[in-house]
Amino acid sequence: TVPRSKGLRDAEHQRASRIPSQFSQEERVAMKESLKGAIQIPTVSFNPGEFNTTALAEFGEYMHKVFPTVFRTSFIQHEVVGEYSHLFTVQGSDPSLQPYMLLAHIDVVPAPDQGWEVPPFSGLERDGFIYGRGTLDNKNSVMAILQALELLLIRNYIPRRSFFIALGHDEEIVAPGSISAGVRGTWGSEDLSPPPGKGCPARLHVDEGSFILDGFIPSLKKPFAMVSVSEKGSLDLMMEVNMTPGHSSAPPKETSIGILAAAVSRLEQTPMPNMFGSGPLKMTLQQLANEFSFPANVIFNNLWLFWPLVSRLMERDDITNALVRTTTAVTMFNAGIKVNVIPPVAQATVNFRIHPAQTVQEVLKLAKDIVVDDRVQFHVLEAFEPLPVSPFDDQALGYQLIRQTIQSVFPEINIVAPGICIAQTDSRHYTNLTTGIYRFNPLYLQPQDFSGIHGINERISVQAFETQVKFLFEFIQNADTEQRPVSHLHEL
Ligand SMILES: CCCCCCCCCCCCCCCCCC(=O)N[C@@H](Cc1ccccc1)C(=O)O
Ligand SMILES: [Zn+2]
Ligand SMILES: [Zn+2]
Repeated sequence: TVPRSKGLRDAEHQRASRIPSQFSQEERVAMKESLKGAIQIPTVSFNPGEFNTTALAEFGEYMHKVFPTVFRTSFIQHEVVGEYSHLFTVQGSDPSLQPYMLLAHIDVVPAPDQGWEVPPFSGLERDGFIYGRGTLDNKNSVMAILQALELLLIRNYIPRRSFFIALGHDEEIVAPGSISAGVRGTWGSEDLSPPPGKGCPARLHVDEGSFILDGFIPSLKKPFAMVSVSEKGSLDLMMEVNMTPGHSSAPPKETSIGILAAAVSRLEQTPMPNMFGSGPLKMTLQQLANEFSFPANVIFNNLWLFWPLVSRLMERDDITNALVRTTTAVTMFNAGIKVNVIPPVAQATVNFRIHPAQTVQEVLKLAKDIVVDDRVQFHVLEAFEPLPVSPFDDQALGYQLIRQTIQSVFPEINIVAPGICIAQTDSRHYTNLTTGIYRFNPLYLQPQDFSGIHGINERISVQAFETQVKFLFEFIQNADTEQRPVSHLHEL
């Protein structure tokens, strides 16, 4: 293993050339205006192949306009991938250091006006917040990454460790992730292993997928940083019932709609098993145990005894329930052709988010055992297994770099814990590139903010965005450590 002192010797080098993350008032105004401009470009992706291509093309031009130094720096290569994704290769001065990758996505989910305090693509600032679709998911990261790099370059920064910035345009649709295909293109092979001379497999990813969580657990008064070292799997299951159409004046006992509605109701009324204790959650809670007030601290320090109580308590809230089980969400129901015609077909789509202790096949079998109706056909539209748990021990450079940067940018946060992302991220397309995949957005998230993600009144505070830029400004410099991969099984 790499002697720990190596990192310390390396720190001398870092201190000598460190660029302080202090920004002028003019730079701070410019960065928030750049984010507003990004929000005003409606880069909506609807379904596979259905994008606002005009907006995506405009966004590409917009990046050139607001980050000119990034685009004219000789050691930065920019490639457009899949027409609207962007891959930046920032060549470091020390090619022996394994590169890393920063991921974010340009596309956003649709945002109908109703319910929004301001129009969702206005980027208006109110009471210190910038409102708009994409302010949390995920244009804040797109702009913060490029903004941090722009500010570093203006200050004559030259990285030692190479890194990639992969900005996808189709994260919000069920797609193979064009940008990951682009990374394959850059490295010239399906398995993402680079051809000779193209550098090493990326050591780590930092993607969306978790935050500094504030107020998600009632008895935990202090916010804590959860770095997602895994993410749940998913199963998009379309259930279908076909029947002979006919005149509705002489209907059968059950129509296709009635049969399918009953099947869907059984699924909703029969939650998947509580898997508390098998997965990263237990590690998260054990790290947090002493942050709870009495008697919660006793409970979380003795999960061997109190786990049944804790697992039941976590079921009460939708978000923490998503941590302890595979969730079932009936998200689409289509049926019927006319009010006086017996419907020939009824279709319902269920979105399962699979707990790491289960597999796609297990969930599919459980669903069939719950439905128990031969008239219901099952069609798997898309499925991803839960992702492997990335290393987070002392030698896991990626995790330690994130932890180190959190502690320097957020000194008030005294707990950094590994956890799991309850949603999917583009990083699921990179599992054969590295096992050092981490998901963390360096900003506070409270439960009410979560409802803005894919919901209404999505917003980010000006202060939070500035701090996100500061985090990336520090992270890129922290990543310039000499620490090399250690002989771990998980290292490629
Ligand atoms: C110990 C207590 C911990 C409390 C945990 C609180 C968790 C708070 C929620 C944090 C998760 C936020 C996730 C943000 C990233 C969402 C990314 C996204 O929207 N991904 C899409 C990808 C997708 C999947 C399928 C079709 C199209 C797109 C998603 O729906 O997951
Ligand atoms: Zn996202
Ligand atoms: Zn999203």
